[in-house]
Amino acid sequence: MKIMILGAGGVGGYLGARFLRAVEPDVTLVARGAHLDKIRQEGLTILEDTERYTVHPAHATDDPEGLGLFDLILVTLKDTDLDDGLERIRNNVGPQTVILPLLNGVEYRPRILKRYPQADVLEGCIYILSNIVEPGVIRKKGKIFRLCWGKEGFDPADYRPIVELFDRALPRHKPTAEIAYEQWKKFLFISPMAVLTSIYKVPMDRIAQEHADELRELTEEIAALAQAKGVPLTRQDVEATLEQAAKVLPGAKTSMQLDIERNKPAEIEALAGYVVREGDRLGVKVPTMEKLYRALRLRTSE
Ligand SMILES: NC(=O)C1=CN([C@@H]2O[C@H](COP(=O)(O)OP(=O)(O)OC[C@H]3O[C@@H](n4cnc5c(N)ncnc54)[C@H](OP(=O)(O)O)[C@@H]3O)[C@@H](O)[C@H]2O)C=CC1
Ligand SMILES: CC(C)(CO)C(=O)C(=O)O
Repeated sequence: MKIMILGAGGVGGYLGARFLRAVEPDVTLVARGAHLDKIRQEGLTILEDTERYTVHPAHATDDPEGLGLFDLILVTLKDTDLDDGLERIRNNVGPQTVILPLLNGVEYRPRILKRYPQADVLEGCIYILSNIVEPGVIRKKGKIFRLCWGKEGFDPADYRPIVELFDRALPRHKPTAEIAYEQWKKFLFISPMAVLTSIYKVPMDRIAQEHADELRELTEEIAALAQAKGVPLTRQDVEATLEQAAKVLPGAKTSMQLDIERNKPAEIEALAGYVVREGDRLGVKVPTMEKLYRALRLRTSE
């Protein structure tokens, strides 16, 4: 299988390395800048638990144009880079190409299908703590790993080679036709956490301890929005998410918080602005998110 990782950073680089270790040699890593240079010179190094391993992709590039059609493209860019990144793969997408976006946020499938209607575009989400710590080096923290993927009406039997690859290469994954529910469940966790960790500049465990009221308000607002969109998130999902928030790895930060700390473009629109706009469109009140979204916008434009 010919695989491309579009955005071989914390998430994508880790997944690409797992595929390469599972003896899937045809993996192309798309990255840029010093990180790409290092991958080309020395390979991509992963630090995981007490292990350190280095993999060498078939290709490492910032311009996949000449590499032909791919069977599977994992999109692991930040939302802020998505349009530019998608433009770069225009010569790599054919009718047999499966595109799996794993960005935080919801509703990537329609956005990608609009550009590549010929492709088989899925939806996905991932729970992982994994970041570039220096060019060419990714650290995956803790045991957390869960990847859900699929689409409505999806039958995993139609995707045997991908299921087999993921079975071999990943700690765990869930192919599912209930992907909207899984994605919104992840959104229920990450949208409030990303917003609150970025506003209060403390790790996730302290948000659960010190800002429990706002965490609950945001989580309930998002559950109400999901319900208005026909996604069956329940009161139990809200409570389970809040319990999960109370048990996160101490000191762990969200990827949006890290981006803001590093003065990088942050996924504010995908994780907060989206909730405000959809709330407005569907008549769902999201006052806490509105207030914090405004504060985040102000803070990042300073
Ligand atoms: N990190 C985490 O633990 C988790 C992240 N997520 C989500 O996963 C997605 C990816 O996040 P993450 O892995 O942290 O992001 P990273 O920034 O670590 O990785 C993305 C990589 O893609 C590169 N890139 C961006 N645009 C291009 C381009 N046009 N051409 C080539 N390379 C490009 C980036 O380069 P550059 O650095 O120069 O921008 C970066 O190396 C986000 O939606 C995030 O919210 C979800 C779960 C956990
Ligand atoms: C909270 C976490 C680490 C969970 O996967 C995440 O999705 C992020 O920081 O973007």
